[in-house]
Amino acid sequence: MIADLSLYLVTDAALCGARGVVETVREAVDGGVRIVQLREKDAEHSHVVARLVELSRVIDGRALLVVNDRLEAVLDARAQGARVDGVHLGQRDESVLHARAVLGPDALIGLTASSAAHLAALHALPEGTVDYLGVGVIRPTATKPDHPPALGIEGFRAFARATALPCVAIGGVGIDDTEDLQSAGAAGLAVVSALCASPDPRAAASEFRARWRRGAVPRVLSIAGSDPSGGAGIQADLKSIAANGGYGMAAIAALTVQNTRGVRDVHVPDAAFLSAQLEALSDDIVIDAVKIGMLANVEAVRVVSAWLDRVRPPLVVLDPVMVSTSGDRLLDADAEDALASLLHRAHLVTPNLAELAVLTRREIEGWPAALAAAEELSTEYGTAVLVKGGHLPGDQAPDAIIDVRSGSREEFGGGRIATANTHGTGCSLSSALATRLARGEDLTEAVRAARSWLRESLREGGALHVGGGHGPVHHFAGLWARGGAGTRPLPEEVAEDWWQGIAGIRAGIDGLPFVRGLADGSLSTEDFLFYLAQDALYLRDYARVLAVAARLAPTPDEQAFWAESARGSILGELELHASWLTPAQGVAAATFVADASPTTTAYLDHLRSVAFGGDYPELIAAVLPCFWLYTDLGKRLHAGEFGERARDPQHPYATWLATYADPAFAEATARAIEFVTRAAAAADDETRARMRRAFERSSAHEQAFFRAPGERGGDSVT
Ligand SMILES: Nc1ncnc2c1ncn2[C@@H]1O[C@H](COP(=O)(O)OP(=O)(O)O)[C@@H](O)[C@H]1O
Ligand SMILES: Cc1ncc(COP(=O)(O)O)c(N)n1
Ligand SMILES: [Mg+2]
Repeated sequence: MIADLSLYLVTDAALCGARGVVETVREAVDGGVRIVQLREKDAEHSHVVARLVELSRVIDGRALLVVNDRLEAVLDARAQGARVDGVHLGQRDESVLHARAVLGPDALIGLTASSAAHLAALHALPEGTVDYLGVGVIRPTATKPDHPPALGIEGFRAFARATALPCVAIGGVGIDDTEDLQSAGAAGLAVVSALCASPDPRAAASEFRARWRRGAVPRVLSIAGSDPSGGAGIQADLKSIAANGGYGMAAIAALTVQNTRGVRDVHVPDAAFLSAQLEALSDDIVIDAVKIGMLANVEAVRVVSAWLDRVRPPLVVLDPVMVSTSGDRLLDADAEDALASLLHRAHLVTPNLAELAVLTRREIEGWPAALAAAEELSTEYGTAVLVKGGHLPGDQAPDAIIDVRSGSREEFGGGRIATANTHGTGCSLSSALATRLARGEDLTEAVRAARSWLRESLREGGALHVGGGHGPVHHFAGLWARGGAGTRPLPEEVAEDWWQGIAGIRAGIDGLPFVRGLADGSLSTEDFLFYLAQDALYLRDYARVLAVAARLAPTPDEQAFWAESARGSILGELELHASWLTPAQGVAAATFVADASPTTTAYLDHLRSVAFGGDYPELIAAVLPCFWLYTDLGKRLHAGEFGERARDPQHPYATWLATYADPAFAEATARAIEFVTRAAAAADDETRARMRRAFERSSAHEQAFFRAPGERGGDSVT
């Protein structure tokens, strides 16, 4: 078996202090350490054996365990039932040939190496004697006082180039060396004091692991069925993994005869053949995440279950595929219980409503019932559940994450996209999630990003013209739109640089008395009504500017979006204004009677000048801050960032605050950002610069607009 060496902990009892080695290892493995080396240079044999037994118990298969030098201890610990994967030997320790002879071909054997002479000696050994090299030291370090001269990053690079064996960098390695060592060819980082001496080994390990993941392309394996029409199953998985930034692999559990209209037949190869595929992969390739889809029958479930138990990939996403979108059975009825037994081995399960009903053995009527069932499933199996609302009746297609262990319960709202191209949505979503989680995104981030990608792919599926039934989604819609078949890099410019560029403005808005007063409810009615009256005047003309964007839009999709937003601004928003601007509020004020303040006028002048003098890309950049800043503020108010009071239903401005946090508005904002991003990607440098200026000016006007109620028509930005 190939070892995942990406984060390698070498223990040092003295550095672990009162917490002890065992507890330190437990926490470090929780945080993402993938291999542990017990290093007890001077301890008694019996002590080392006892430690290995304890460590094997706390690691519980989640990471590999080797011991420094003590070959006999491996044998004795194994005799006591411990899982010890092998030994790490120094140049002066027992010979690697002897270790291989004693431990057999499956053991993991590592060797410390630092010089050309060490490399030359390796060439004399039969292939398969040594599995990996610990190469160092990288920098001078106190944990190994007798170390050879430091190699530095360049010395490591030269060393790694000269051997085909995986090389772990060891000795004085810090987290900031991650990218340099990755590019120098390191298979992983070995750390001693950074974890053992840390007050919080879990957090320290998870930082190391996240940093490593960010710089590496995750290797994602789909174990699923084949869909020859390419929209679902492994074909969808491979596209989805690629579209989300991973390297895709596929072990085929079943073959379907299928097109967009339905499944005509299923052929399930011998389970031993599936097992052989899995073994071939784990013998050679480090697998960063596994996505499981159609397994077809009990035998396939058993093979996968046994393989997972042995290999213990760091991330398993289980899509409990039972019935296809076309209504055909993809799992034998007698395999449903077997599949449920796999749930224990999954980090995330992604059932649709029907699958959730089978797994929890209950009827599910409506979304609240689905959430309750997901809660039950999460409790029963100790796994996170993503419950999918794709099959709900009505115009909404929400999903929700429920994880009782962490207490997280998060809903992702979104309107149903009017399309017949829903074949393979579940397959695509689960693969995208496996990939994004393997890249180091947290669950919320991963779901948000995967959904936004899937929704874009759903919208564009029709353009592929594949089949007459439920067609596929367009997995590469975003990528192609942003640069033709991936020939240009995805520009993160808008979401990253532009947003970062207005950080000062955003912080300024957060500190304004109006925003603070709105959050804690202390804002005077007078100030609020002043704001509202100006906002109404603003929205009336903002809607006209959005209508110009609709007129200039290059695609029907964008045209419809801006027209819809224009309609929303003049209708939906004003409805709310009207409900506030009534005599019941103590102030008789009709919606449009106020005079526009200089601030309002200045903002509108800016928008109008872009609408009538600029072009489409510049215009949509100018209208974006009004979407984005409100959504962002709404999200943070709702999350309690400005105090708990903002979440109180008794808050005097509660109905107003609710509109800020409306998921439909957040969705519209995401699309607006996407359109601006697309336009920026396609634009030449001069246009892009104009877009950014327009965006920044609108953001400054937003700040002035929030400031104005406190200053009553005071200063403005021009
Ligand atoms: N018409 C649609 N519009 C928007 N999202 C959809 C639509 N159909 C499915 N989805 C989304 O696709 C994903 C797959 O969900 P679902 O269809 O419920 O599962 P499955 O494909 O496994 O049957 C979910 O994120 C769901 O919200
Ligand atoms: C081989 C195979 N696997 C899975 C699905 C489920 O498709 P969906 O993602 O639409 O639920 C399918 N239709 N075919
Ligand atoms: Mg579906």
